[in-house]
Amino acid sequence: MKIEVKGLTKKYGNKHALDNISFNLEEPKIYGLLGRNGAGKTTFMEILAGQILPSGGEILIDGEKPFDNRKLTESICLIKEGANFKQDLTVKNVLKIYSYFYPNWDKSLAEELVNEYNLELKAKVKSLSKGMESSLGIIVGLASKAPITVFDEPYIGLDAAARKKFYDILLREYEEEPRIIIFSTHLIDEVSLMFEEVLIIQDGKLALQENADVLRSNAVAVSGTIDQVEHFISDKEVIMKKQIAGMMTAYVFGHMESAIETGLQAEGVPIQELMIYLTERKGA
Ligand SMILES: Nc1ncnc2c1ncn2[C@@H]1O[C@H](COP(=O)(O)OP(=O)(O)OP(=O)(O)O)[C@@H](O)[C@H]1O
Repeated sequence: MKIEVKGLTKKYGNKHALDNISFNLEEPKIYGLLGRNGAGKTTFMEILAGQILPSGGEILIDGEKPFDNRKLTESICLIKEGANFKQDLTVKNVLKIYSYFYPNWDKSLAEELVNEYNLELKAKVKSLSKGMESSLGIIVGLASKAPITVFDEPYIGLDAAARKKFYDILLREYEEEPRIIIFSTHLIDEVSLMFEEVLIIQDGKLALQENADVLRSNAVAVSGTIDQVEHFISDKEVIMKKQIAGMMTAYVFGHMESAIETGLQAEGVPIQELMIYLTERKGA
């Protein structure tokens, strides 16, 4: 499916939650949607999922607007941070309702995940712990097999092992059946390696849209004596630098080859460092 975002604007009173943003998502990929608190990510995802209307501009999905468009919304699954399900429903009923709604629903995957996350089918949503409720969201998101699946911080209360399970199954399912997956998170260090393309929203505007490999190859971690490194980085944008025992390591925008030519030790910058820097820099 193709997502076209054209001059999208959402105002709450005088505040622009989204301010005239435009971009396209055309390929099945795992997209990382990043940005500081209040940047406008959730607002974008809610408009995409047809849950709210923009104040201006539009999102077109295969040429159609998602709001009030049942045919389209059954191709989109948005799992939010919480409050995804009615509190009085049982786990079994939640799964049943979504299985009717999503035409590609994968019943056996839902069953596998219910076992993996030890969910009791008869339990009511209101009796679940925060982490269990998040796992139910993850199950619905994955089993929906919606061509556009959107996760907005879907794992509140989930421990590290349960999150890892989610990432592993998400990747496995994505490899079997590529689709557009949009993932918004503040736990960048945990998931950045999954991202194929990164979008950064800042103050309602699109600050960056870039292939994750290109981002990676445009930054280099250099190490050497303080003088050597300071000299190398003097004309570059520095992401981070640290000194230990007369040696310095710096992360900068630049290419590996030029660092190696100057005799410095050079390697890739961990992508999470890069993204944390980019989201913070744009917010500065
Ligand atoms: N229903 C609403 N009424 C008023 N203002 C709102 C509403 N929803 C969002 N906003 C405002 O719009 C801006 C963008 O909010 P949004 O929730 O989209 O940000 P976000 O990037 O998802 O943030 P976070 O990472 O903290 O979840 C914020 O300033 C927020 O206060």
